[in-house]
Amino acid sequence: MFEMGAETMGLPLAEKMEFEQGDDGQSPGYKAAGFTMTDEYGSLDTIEFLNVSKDDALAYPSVIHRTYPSTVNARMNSTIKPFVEKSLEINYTFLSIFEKKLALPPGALLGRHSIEDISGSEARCLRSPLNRDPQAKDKVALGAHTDFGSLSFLHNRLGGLQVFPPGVETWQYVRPLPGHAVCNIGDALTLFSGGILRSNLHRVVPPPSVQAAHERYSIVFFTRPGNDVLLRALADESELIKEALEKMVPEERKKFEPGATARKWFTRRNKNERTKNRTGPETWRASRGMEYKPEVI
Ligand SMILES: O=C(O)CCC(=O)C(=O)O
Ligand SMILES: [Fe+2]
Repeated sequence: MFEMGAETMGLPLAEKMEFEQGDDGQSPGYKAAGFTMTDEYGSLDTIEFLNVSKDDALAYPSVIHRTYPSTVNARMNSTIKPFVEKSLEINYTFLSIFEKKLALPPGALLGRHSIEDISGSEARCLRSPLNRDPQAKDKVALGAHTDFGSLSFLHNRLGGLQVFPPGVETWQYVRPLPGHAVCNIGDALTLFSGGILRSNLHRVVPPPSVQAAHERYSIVFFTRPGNDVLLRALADESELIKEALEKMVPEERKKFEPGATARKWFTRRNKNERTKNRTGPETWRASRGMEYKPEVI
């Protein structure tokens, strides 16, 4: 996957731009550096990435959402499809454990992430450019966000990922460990679990210290619910989730009934992060998820 990423990012920009995501909130495809905002002031990101939809990878050579660069097609069957299948298998294991821990009936989460359902699930390769400008070391490369879906499975080799866990006052680096992956909970699982599972705020900054001399690549798989799945707390399927909601003040509880399908939630977030769609601070605010903390950004 890292080889595929390096080859794809190494293509001329004009060629990558033929596969650009577009400004209407669609996720599959290429996102050039600067095409999303990192804060409400409209600061630009410095990361480029390519998303390959799980539906396109599994159906290849049939096209479900869109087509991809030749470097992706060349590895679709040998590398990307097995990566998607393995990532799904691992994330399904997590989901079945969460079903038990949340006192949900078997299938309550798994059934909402069926492999057959058309969804926003996708593999992503990201590249941060090498930047020797000393000013660049403080520049946010990918703005603070919570992931949109249920589970993200992230492979990093250099530092730069930072998290803002509850109970701390500053961003914390996540040190990459050989043979390990980072697993993030996203908004959909926060919603399904009535807030028992929390989607963590994270961002990417340039690699720290001597690591800044290297180009940073990362690979992620995002497991997201089927497009038509309604995002809501599953209080009618679990006493535990029902109790969690009952403890909330009405304003907080309302956040767990956003009245959006998975597709609507992701489209809103993607679309309002795009630089071209900015009308003012309200655009970026409209892109926010379940852990929106304006004071830390
Ligand atoms: O590159 C990373 O370490 C994190 C990327 C990320 O958070 C994302 O793509 O959602
Ligand atoms: Fe993320």
